[in-house]
Amino acid sequence: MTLPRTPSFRLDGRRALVTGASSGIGLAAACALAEAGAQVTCVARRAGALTECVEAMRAEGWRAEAEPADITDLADLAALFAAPYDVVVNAAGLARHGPALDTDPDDFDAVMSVNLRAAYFLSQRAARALRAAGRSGSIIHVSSQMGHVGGVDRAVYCASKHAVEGMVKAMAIEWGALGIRINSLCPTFIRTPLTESTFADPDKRAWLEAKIKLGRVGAVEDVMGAVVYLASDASALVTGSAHMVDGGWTAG
Ligand SMILES: NC(=O)C1=CN([C@@H]2O[C@H](COP(=O)(O)OP(=O)(O)OC[C@H]3O[C@@H](n4cnc5c(N)ncnc54)[C@H](OP(=O)(O)O)[C@@H]3O)[C@@H](O)[C@H]2O)C=CC1
Ligand SMILES: O=C(CO)[C@@H](O)[C@H](O)[C@@H](O)C(=O)O
Repeated sequence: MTLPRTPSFRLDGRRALVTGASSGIGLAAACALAEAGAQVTCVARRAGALTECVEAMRAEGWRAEAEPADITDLADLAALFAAPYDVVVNAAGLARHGPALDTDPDDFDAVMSVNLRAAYFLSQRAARALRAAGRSGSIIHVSSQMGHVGGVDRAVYCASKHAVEGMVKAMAIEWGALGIRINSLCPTFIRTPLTESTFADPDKRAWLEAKIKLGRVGAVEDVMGAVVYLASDASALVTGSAHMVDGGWTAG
């Protein structure tokens, strides 16, 4: 009798690219992939911060390199995807919060430019490079639970993340035949520089702690297992899906 074996969660021999790798969730994603055996290209705009992260990763014995780039710049995207990546994690993102009645168009454009437009064309360039090489691959967008529910003072951010969710589904349908998987990962509130001001406000802190059914806010380590799963053969039949790492927030 031949028993089934769990497909491998290892990523040895795979090339991965992670955006937003100089901070928070992107850095954790880069570490998770490197720890699982991938060679990781780390992308963010600030070269100094990025280099510091890559040096710390190398000190662990992991394979990583820094590639400073602005993902809103199509020329930078073309250079990044001159060669294909087996795994792409897009964790670059930003937020501008405030009442929808007062949203400044410049804030709207800034958020959409990184969270949606760059995510769209990064996916396109990643998939084109894979198709040209005749290779399969896995693209993972760090979206948010706010891609599934609304949040007070977060209309622009929620709009950008809901759009990412739609984009992932549509691209998954088109690219399945190419063997290119694309999924989203949707965290709840995780302690990073992005959420510092939210956590510092006692009212907001009480609001989000009440909404997270598991009773605590997230740490970057909470997303690392899901990143490795979505990147690896363990999720070979998974595409067009949203993976909630939200402590039960969106369950009701
Ligand atoms: N923290 C949280 O609670 C949650 C976060 N998310 C999402 O996760 C993602 C990461 O968030 P988090 O780690 O908290 O945020 P951080 O602010 O800690 O990190 C953001 C990263 O994105 C990079 N970045 C921003 N703009 C660009 C750009 N134009 N080109 C390249 N890199 C860029 C930044 O580096 P640099 O400035 O050097 O470019 C930095 O590395 C975001 O998409 C966010 O919406 C989702 C749910 C929860
Ligand atoms: O997506 C998030 C939580 O689900 C976070 O990024 C927050 O929206 C963050 O931008 C904040 O509100 O502080």
